[in-house]
Amino acid sequence: MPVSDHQLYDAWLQVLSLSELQAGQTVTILTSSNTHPQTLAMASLAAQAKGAIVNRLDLPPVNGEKSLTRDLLSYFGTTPLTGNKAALAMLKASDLVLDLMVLLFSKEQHEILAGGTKILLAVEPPEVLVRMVPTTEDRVRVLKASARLRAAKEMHVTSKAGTDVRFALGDFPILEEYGFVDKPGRWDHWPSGFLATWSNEGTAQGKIVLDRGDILLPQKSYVTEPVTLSVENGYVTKIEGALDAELLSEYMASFNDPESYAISHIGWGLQERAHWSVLSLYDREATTGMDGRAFAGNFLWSMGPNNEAGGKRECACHIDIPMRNCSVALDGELMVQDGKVLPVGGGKA
Ligand SMILES: O=c1ccc(O)c[nH]1
Repeated sequence: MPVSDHQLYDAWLQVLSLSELQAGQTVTILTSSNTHPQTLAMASLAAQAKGAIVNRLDLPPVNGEKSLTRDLLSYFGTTPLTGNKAALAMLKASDLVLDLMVLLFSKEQHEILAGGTKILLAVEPPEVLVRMVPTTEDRVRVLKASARLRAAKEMHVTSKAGTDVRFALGDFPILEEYGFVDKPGRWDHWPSGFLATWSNEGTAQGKIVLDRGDILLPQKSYVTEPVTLSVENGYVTKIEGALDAELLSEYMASFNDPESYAISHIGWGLQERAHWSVLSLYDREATTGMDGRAFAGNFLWSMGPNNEAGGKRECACHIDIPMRNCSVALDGELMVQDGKVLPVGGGKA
């Protein structure tokens, strides 16, 4: 249900303070036809209250005629910034970009970050933003887990449903999502509260079995019968199961791109204020499914682009799959056991 302007304004003030926005700095609010009016209005008011110079850059949507879904986090490659020198110049000249449009997985995003500009993505509904307004505790929790992941050479994920998959680690950076941008050149997503990395190219091996209730994004569905995905040399080579498997397979095949099946980011959820069940309570198009990506104890893995991590793969198809009841071990040390987050350093596999 809705939140008041005052609640959302306060949440924006908190996020901008955590993002260390200084008076006199330049903020550009990036919008498109999907931007929520209350989010835009309160972001602008809060940034002005912080004494920033506030601009708005509104860009027309793209890819609508190519994508089979309206989900904002499903179809990548070109963005409204592609070839748009004037818009890129404005964003690169800004200290902070509030992305209410979605630039994720785009080379333009990297170009903007490279110059020290911060980018904060915020496209979930206002009540979800307020429910998961970021805190310094979120950052502490994510950074503590991130230090452990950074040191790891292998991630081994298992589940009673039959998942048994290994990923070699070390070639890619850690994706630390705690919901605010406290350093120059940082990107983050509000709401979040999870971490990930990318497996070394070509190393993912094994089997991932989606059990009843595991989530497919952008499908925004809970699988009802097991889906078995074979993983060989860094790619999903087979998708077996009933209707869920067929729907996922046909959607991915529509991109006609073998790179869509590459394993992308892998990690786990740490956000106690995110809930697995939320997706069942919203219309499919009402959210991008961040509760699913962030709920504490999930194993979140994905297929598709890895340019986010400096990789070469910019494919358009992006699938995120948060799973319940998995055990995630780093070099034999359990981080998550049967879907429950262990204190870092808390359990031997
Ligand atoms: O915040 C996000 C959202 C989607 C994704 O794939 C990664 N991080």
